[in-house]
Amino acid sequence: MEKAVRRIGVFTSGGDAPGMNAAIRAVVRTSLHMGIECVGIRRGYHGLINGDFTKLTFESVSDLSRRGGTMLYSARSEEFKTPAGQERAVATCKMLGLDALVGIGGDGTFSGLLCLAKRGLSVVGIPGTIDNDIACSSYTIGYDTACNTALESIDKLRDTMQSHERCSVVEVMGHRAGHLALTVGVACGATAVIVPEHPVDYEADLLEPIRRARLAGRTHFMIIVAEGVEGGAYSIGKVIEEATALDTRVTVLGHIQRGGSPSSRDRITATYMGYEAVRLLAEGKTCRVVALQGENYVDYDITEALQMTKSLDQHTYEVMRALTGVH
Ligand SMILES: Nc1ncnc2c1ncn2[C@@H]1O[C@H](COP(=O)(O)OP(=O)(O)OP(=O)(O)O)[C@@H](O)[C@H]1O
Ligand SMILES: O=P(O)(O)OC[C@H]1O[C@](O)(CO)[C@@H](O)[C@@H]1O
Ligand SMILES: [Mg+2]
Repeated sequence: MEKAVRRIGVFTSGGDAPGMNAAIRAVVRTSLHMGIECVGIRRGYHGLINGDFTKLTFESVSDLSRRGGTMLYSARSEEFKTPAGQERAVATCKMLGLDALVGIGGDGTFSGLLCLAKRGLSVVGIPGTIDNDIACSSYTIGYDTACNTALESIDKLRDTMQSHERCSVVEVMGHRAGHLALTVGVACGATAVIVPEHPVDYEADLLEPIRRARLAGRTHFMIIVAEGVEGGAYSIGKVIEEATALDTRVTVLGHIQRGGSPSSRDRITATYMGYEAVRLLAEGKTCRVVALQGENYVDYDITEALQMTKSLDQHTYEVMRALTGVH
């Protein structure tokens, strides 16, 4: 017989991402619709360890979908990685009478959920990270908004780079992955895009595209670098200045990419994923990650999901090479 879920705890963890609030709202409203109570755990695993919670009602999540950040706050907790920290987290769940947990975050958050599943809790993860680096899902909440935010800033940079005939080197986030950099690079019409997944050949991937653009009449250049590239944007900027004598400026976009009102894609994906997470728990499932595959919402076992690897989208990479003239 299925174990009935009566009270779910929901939390956000790791780097925040636009759309996390919409996911919280969906978890709360779906739970209530199914006759399940919902408790918000604040500050991720840190809050779970310390019993930092807030009761969530239908009204408390009103007007939330359009808001950036996360109403439950987010945190990274070293203590939770220890057995003692995990025991305290389980004790909090018992004290609050939580049958199940929904964790919204990235791969680290899912590793944490797996530890709790092994300690007997029912858990489901929702991929929320601007990095889009969750292997089992073609999309993670926050990615689209982060791409748009980066693009908006890059468009502004272009204006001043054009006026001063400069070379702009822009570093975008992504942790160790280049998904964000590649998409942004293609969308902004970059002169070159440098990602950690491919070892950089300075001549072929960076300097030749700049020279070719100059020969074609261009006087300003836009180079997109993923933060995971060794040395980051500053080392790339140095290479360009030394080899070309172009007046070069480096901009690290940083945390601005994590903020802002979520795009329609992020609100909708977050809402469906929140709904799916509660549906899975209500059906008695546990240790699952909600994922998007094409147009379909599916779910994976967390252990399996964490073992999967995600490479850069090869087609997008080929398109980028074609458009920047790299052979
Ligand atoms: N191997 C692990 N075992 C137990 N808990 C973990 C593990 N890895 C991470 N966590 C917990 O999950 C939290 C969030 O992980 P992390 O900082 O890697 O962010 P994330 O969820 O991957 O999100 P993002 O990468 O988008 O910032 C950590 O602070 C820690 O408390
Ligand atoms: O907010 P923090 O702790 O500086 O973390 C930054 C990291 O988090 C992310 O924004 C999301 O994982 C990464 O792109 C970046 O490397
Ligand atoms: Mg991560």
